[in-house]
Order: sequence, then structure tokens, then C-alpha cells
Amino acid sequence: ALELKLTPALVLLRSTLDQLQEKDTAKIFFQPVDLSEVPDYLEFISQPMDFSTMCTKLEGHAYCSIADLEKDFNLMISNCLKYNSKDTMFHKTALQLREVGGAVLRHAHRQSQSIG
Ligand SMILES: CC(=O)c1c[nH]c2ccccc12
Repeated sequence: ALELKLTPALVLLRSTLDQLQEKDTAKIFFQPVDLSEVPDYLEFISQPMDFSTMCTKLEGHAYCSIADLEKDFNLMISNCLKYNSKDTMFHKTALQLREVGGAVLRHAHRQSQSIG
């Protein structure tokens, strides 16, 4: 039935997001950048993104595929690389997360192909 077919896709999306969050050991991407702490953030970043927002979107069925999840993950990383200069921990952490997260997403793409 349709709901049986859709469930594995949601399960894979949740597991992929969980795996990506686990790689953010410093938890710098767990919450939106605090605009009261960083008042100029929106002068540089037009579309903020973070894992908590991605989780809300996922449960709200905003993601139809791993590719949709990957788009927001890449947005989150590129925001961080843009706002934070190269010599910061944030910038370096984003570069690392981009690599390890890429491997998680490649594996999830392969799994989603086997679900069909
Ligand atoms: C992910 C990110 O860019 C940030 C996460 N926490 C922050 C605090 C100040 C400025 C940037 C950030």
C-alpha cells in the first residue's frame, strides 16, 4: 500500500539526518544562529539553516528525497563558510562536516535507490 511504501523513505530521511547531526560533535549547527548574539548575520546570509529547522521540515514532510535534505545541508554549510572567516573554528568545522556529511549522504542515496 502507499503508506507502507512512504514509511521507509521517511525512516531513511530521519536516520540520515540523525547521522549528520552525530558528526557535528561541537553542536554548532544544532540550533539557528542566534540573531541577538550576531545582529549582522542576516546582512550576509539570506536563508539561515540549521539541524533543528531541518528536523521540523522533515517531520512536516518538506523533504521528498535525500536530495532535498542534501540541499538544506549544503545551504547550512555554505552559510557557515560565507559568514565565518577561514581562520575560525566555525569555518574549519564546516569544512570537515562537509566531507564526512558527504559520505553519509552518498550512502543514503544508494540506500534510497534500493528502496525504490
Ligand atoms: C554555524 C555558525 O555560523 C554559528 C554558530 N554559532 C555562531 C555564533 C556566532 C557566529 C556564527 C555562528
